[in-house]
Formats: sequence, C-alpha cells, structure tokens
Amino acid sequence: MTAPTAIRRLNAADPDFAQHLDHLLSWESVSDDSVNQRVLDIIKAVRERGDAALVEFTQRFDGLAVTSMADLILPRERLELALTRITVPQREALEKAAQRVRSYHEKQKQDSWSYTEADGTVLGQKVTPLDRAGLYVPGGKASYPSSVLMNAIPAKVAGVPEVVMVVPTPRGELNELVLAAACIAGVDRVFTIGGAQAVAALAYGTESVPKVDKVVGPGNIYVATAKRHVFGQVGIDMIAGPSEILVVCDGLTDPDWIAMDLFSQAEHDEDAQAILVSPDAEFLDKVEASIARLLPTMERADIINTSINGRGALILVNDMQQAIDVANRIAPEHLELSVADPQAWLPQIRHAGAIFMGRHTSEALGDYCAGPNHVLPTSGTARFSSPLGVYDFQKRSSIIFCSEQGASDLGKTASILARGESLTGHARSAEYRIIADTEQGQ
Ligand SMILES: NC(=O)c1ccc[n+]([C@@H]2O[C@H](COP(=O)([O-])OP(=O)(O)OC[C@H]3O[C@@H](n4cnc5c(N)ncnc54)[C@H](O)[C@@H]3O)[C@@H](O)[C@H]2O)c1
Ligand SMILES: N[C@H](CO)Cc1c[nH]c[nH+]1
Ligand SMILES: [Zn+2]
Repeated sequence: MTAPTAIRRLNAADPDFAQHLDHLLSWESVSDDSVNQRVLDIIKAVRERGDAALVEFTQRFDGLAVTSMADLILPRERLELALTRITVPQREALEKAAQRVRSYHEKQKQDSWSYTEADGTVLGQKVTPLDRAGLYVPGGKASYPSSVLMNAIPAKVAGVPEVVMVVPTPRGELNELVLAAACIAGVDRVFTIGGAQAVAALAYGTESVPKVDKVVGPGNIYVATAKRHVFGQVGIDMIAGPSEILVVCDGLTDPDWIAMDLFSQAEHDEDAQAILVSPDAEFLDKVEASIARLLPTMERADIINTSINGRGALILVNDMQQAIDVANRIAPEHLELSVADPQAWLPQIRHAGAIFMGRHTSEALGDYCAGPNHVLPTSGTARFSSPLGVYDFQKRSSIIFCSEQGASDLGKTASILARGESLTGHARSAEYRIIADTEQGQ
C-alpha cells in the first residue's frame, strides 16, 4: 500500500492558489508520449493484421490464453444464459435501473420536423439513427454492468439497429452481471476485447469485428487515447476518462457521508480525482478525520489511497460564492451540491457533467439507477461536452424542397451571392430556375 493518506490542502485565499489548482487538475498521463506511441502502434497493428493482432494483444494485455478470435466472441445465447445465472435481486435491480434509464432517455429523443413557407417551399430536418454503434464497456480494474445499460439503452432508444459491445475480460473472467445487462439492454453482439485494440477494431473493422459508425463509452488512458486517434474515421462521443467528483459542501453534511462520496469515485482508478470545497475550515478537518478512519475499512483502500494522495484535495474558500467559482473553474464530471438550498446555487453552475442536488443525493445513485447517463465528460471537458445521450446516436440531415416559385425567388438571392464569390457555376445553376417576368405575368 502507498503511504497512508495525506490529502492535499489548498486555500483559495493564497496568492498562488490558481497555479496550485491548475497543477492539481492536470492529468499527467494525458500527455504521456509513451502511451500515445503505444496506442498508435496498437491501432496500426489492428488495421494491418486484424483478428490476429486482436488475439495477440488480448493475450498480452488481458492475460488470456486464447488462440483464435472465436474465443473472443459471445453469442446472444451466452447473454441469455447469464440472465439465468444471476440472483433474483440482481436481475430485479438491473431491470429497475434499465427501466429508469430508458424512461429518462426517451425524453431526449429528437424527432424530424419541417415547415412550409407561403410559396410551398418546405424546409426541415430529418433525424436518422446511426446504422451501427460500438460501445466500449470498461473492464480492467472493475466490471461495469451499469455502464452497459448507460451505453446501450440510449442507442436502442435512438433506434440504432445494430449495437456492438466490446468489454475486456482480464484473465478470462466473464462477469455474469455485465452479460445479463447486455441482454436486458438489447445489445446485438459482444466481443471480449478491450483497450486501444478494441477501439481500433470497432473503428476499422477486422475479419470478425464489424466496423461501426461511432465508438462511445468510457475507459482508461489507452481507450481515451485510441478514441482521440480514430476520431474522423468514426465518430466518438467524448473523452470520458478517469472518474472525478467535486463536492461543494456548506459544512453541515455528515463528514462521513462526504468522505464516502469522495471514496466512491476515488475507488475507480488511481488516476480518479476526488475534491471537496467548503468555506468551513473545521469541516474540512472533520472530513479529513473521517477519511483517515474510514479508509482502512475499504476493500479498494489501495486504489483510493493512491487517488486521494495523488490527485485529491480539500479546498478552503471564503464563502459559497467562491466555492461555486472554483466549481466552474474545475468543470467536474460530477458535482455534488451538498448544501441546504441547492436550487439557489444551480443557476450559477455553468460547467459540470452532472449536478447532484442536496445532501441526500449521493453521486452513487446517479452511477446506477437515478436515470440520467453516467458516461460524462471528464478533465474539464464539461466546458464544451454533454452527457452521453440519445442525441449521440442520432444524426440530422437538412431537408430542402423548393416550389417552382420558391426556387425562382431564392435563385435571385443565390445568384447575387454566388457571383460575389465568383462562382458562376453556382450562379447559373440557380439562375436557370428563375422564372422570367413574362412567364410570371402570363
Ligand atoms: N466516465 C465514465 O462514465 C466512466 C464510467 C466507468 C468507468 N470509468 C473510468 O474508466 C476507466 C476504466 O479503466 P480500466 O483500466 O478499469 O478498464 P478499461 O477497460 O478502460 O481498460 C482495460 C484495458 O486497458 C488495456 N491496457 C491496460 N494496460 C495496458 C498497457 N500497459 N498497455 C496497453 N494497453 C493496456 C488493456 O487492453 C485492457 O483490456 C477508469 O478510469 C474509470 O474511472 C469512467
Ligand atoms: N462513476 C462512473 C462514471 O465516472 C460510473 C460508474 C459505474 N459504476 C460505478 N460508477
Ligand atoms: Zn462511479
């Protein structure tokens, strides 16, 4: 185990606070050249050697003694079998979570629309689901049945006909809950591959893995880096990296609750980030004491300890207003407003993947079953990204129908603008459709 937890303290009143905060937020591995090069090599190998490369990387990185791709494909019947192998309470919990996630995402569905102008011209937008989506479900340090639901259900709500899932199974351990979740969510095909090689396979296709239109889902640094590199060849949702939680607390929540909320994200990954901001210095002391007392009781104490030591912080601010400013600066994946009146502060929150309102709303409820998606932008990307949703699996085409009169009217405008750009082909194409005055007068 790493040295016992000594969580870093920052004070927003310090002159170099901004610098310390920037340092805290920088995620070193993001810019690690060796990870980048390794991922590029993996992508190249999968493009060139397809299934053979997948088998080799799976042997090397997941410790699987597989000999052919057939060992890495799970038929639908295997997913159905998993449903019979889990306990009744587990199945009920998965089904309840799935139903809540589905209801929430149904509200995000966008429909096609159009309107008709006076001369009969029709303008609109046609919404079409992707043909085939690739879901990355992480599986290195933990298994994530909940991520299966969060990835697959929005795709199915959007109407994607073929949903392909990849999930690593380190040392060959198949997680029955993951497979049961895939069955409940309606996943069409499952491959037990992970890391950069799985992302490359989905993006470029191999003899066995079909090429998809978009790769979505969270993962570790290898997965995140691979998604960056395949973007353009396929669509991606976002870069959802190691989990993060930022708790803003007025000092009146039970410190044990807050310590455990910080642990809940720190336990995902040594690179996860858990930060508490409060205007109450004594409260920060109490939470630090709770952390020290509760940490030895945690099954994943090692991972939590490394995460809290390396990337955690307790930040003292002058007042709640400054706490909100810090939250907007961090743009966290998860923001807990553990305060008396969260509604009062909500209008001022501009950047966060998901906002958990009030002392009773632990982030963990959102991870599993509240309904909103848990695949969220990390590393400050909530400044410009949104949670995974139905809209990630739908695309839009513009619809333009010009009536004869409409084409004539618009043709005059287009002609002027086209000639202004010296694009006479455009101009003459539009001008052909202009109805001559004599014709119009007849
Ligand atoms: N943002 C979200 O919505 C969300 C949800 C769940 C999990 N997460 C995050 O996803 C991440 C999951 O990471 P994980 O590691 O548990 O699983 P993972 O599936 O992302 O990664 C495991 C794979 O990484 C590859 N790998 C591991 N070491 C490698 C090496 N040295 N070289 C090349 N490839 C290597 C292997 O192929 C392995 O199969 C965590 O950071 C967790 O916090 C995020
Ligand atoms: N907190 C993760 C997203 O950052 C999602 C998750 C899955 N299981 C537990 N938590
Ligand atoms: Zn979580």
